[in-house]
Amino acid sequence: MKFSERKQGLVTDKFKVGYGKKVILSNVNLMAEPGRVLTLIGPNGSGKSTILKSIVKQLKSLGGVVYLNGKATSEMKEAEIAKSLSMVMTEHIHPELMSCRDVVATGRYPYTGRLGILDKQDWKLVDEAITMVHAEEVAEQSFTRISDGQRQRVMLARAICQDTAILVLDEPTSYLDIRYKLDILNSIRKLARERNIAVIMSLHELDLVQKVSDTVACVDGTTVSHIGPPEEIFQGSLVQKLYGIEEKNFDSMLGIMQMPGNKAAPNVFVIGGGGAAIPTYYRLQREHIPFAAGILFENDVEYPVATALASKVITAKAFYPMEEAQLEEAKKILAGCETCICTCENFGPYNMLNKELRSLAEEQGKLK
Ligand SMILES: Nc1ncnc2c1ncn2[C@@H]1O[C@H](COP(=O)(O)OP(=O)(O)OP(=O)(O)O)[C@@H](O)[C@H]1O
Repeated sequence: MKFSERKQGLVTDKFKVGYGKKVILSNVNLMAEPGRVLTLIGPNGSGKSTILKSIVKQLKSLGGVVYLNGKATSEMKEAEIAKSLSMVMTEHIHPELMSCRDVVATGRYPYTGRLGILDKQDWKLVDEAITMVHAEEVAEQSFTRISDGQRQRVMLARAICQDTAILVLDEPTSYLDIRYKLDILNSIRKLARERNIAVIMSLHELDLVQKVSDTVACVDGTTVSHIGPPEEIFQGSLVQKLYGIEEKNFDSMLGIMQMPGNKAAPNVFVIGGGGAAIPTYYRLQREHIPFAAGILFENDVEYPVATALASKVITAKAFYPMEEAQLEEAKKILAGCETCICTCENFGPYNMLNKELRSLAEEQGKLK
């Protein structure tokens, strides 16, 4: 079957988007399938919102086709599109004198008559959606007098009760605190899983992208440069290249960002292991103190942090005993350091050389 002829979900085929006559991105080929979450990632200004706004026809298409359940949206009336596609945008709407519940209820308008009168079933869906995003406490409050995060949840409820097969969300978590970020992303997964909804959204939190997305599309300012499952996209240095950052400043596997450390000759030697030294690495990084770390197994949980922040890491091969040569290297570096911090309390048979290093630092009066 041809990519664009899939009957369910949303497909963009050689889609061209931009503002006025100016094309910003071209050859955008995306597919949002029922029950799956497609996430757009990319740096600020790369075109994620432009794509999403063009999909929902807030912006005029500059070429190509968007298929909605197999039918080109260019051939569909707005009301027909609204029954299949709902959108949550970051832009604030400011309806005067409306309660949050009333705002959510506008999501039912595609199904009501011209007067916009909701029946019992409509209100049931409105209240279910409010419950789903945990916005009960603000339901009766004025929409203009709630916080950004509350507003974001209310707008999601509005899209949910529109009860469409496809849900488009532009940065649905941008204003939310950590609890609600998790909560909303959980709800989004639930909508995909339980209601078989096709979700297409943009997200900045790369650690969460990996957890919530079935497919990730990289938007690079001219097109969608890569598309694939998170395990493929968050591999190697693809994400770092997309955002124009150094490889070591983002741990793709964990989705963790690292601020650059001071890479001058080390003043401090940190003996760590098992994650215990991570707070020390961060403190030294904040204080701009160059440090060495070791002897660390390359599969140690703190190894990626150490490699990002330390000016020198003495590394032992994973699943192999530490070697004398590594100890000798560590001793040389320790000789040039003023102090040594040891966060390791228990020395097992596989890090006896670190114990030796610690004793040496103690003898030299360097141990803090
Ligand atoms: N109304 C507009 N008219 C003309 N150009 C615009 C308009 N809005 C955005 N742009 C430009 O379009 C490009 C893509 O912007 P867009 O908002 O799609 O990026 P984004 O990936 O969503 O960014 P962010 O992560 O910052 O939200 C940018 O260069 C931006 O300056």
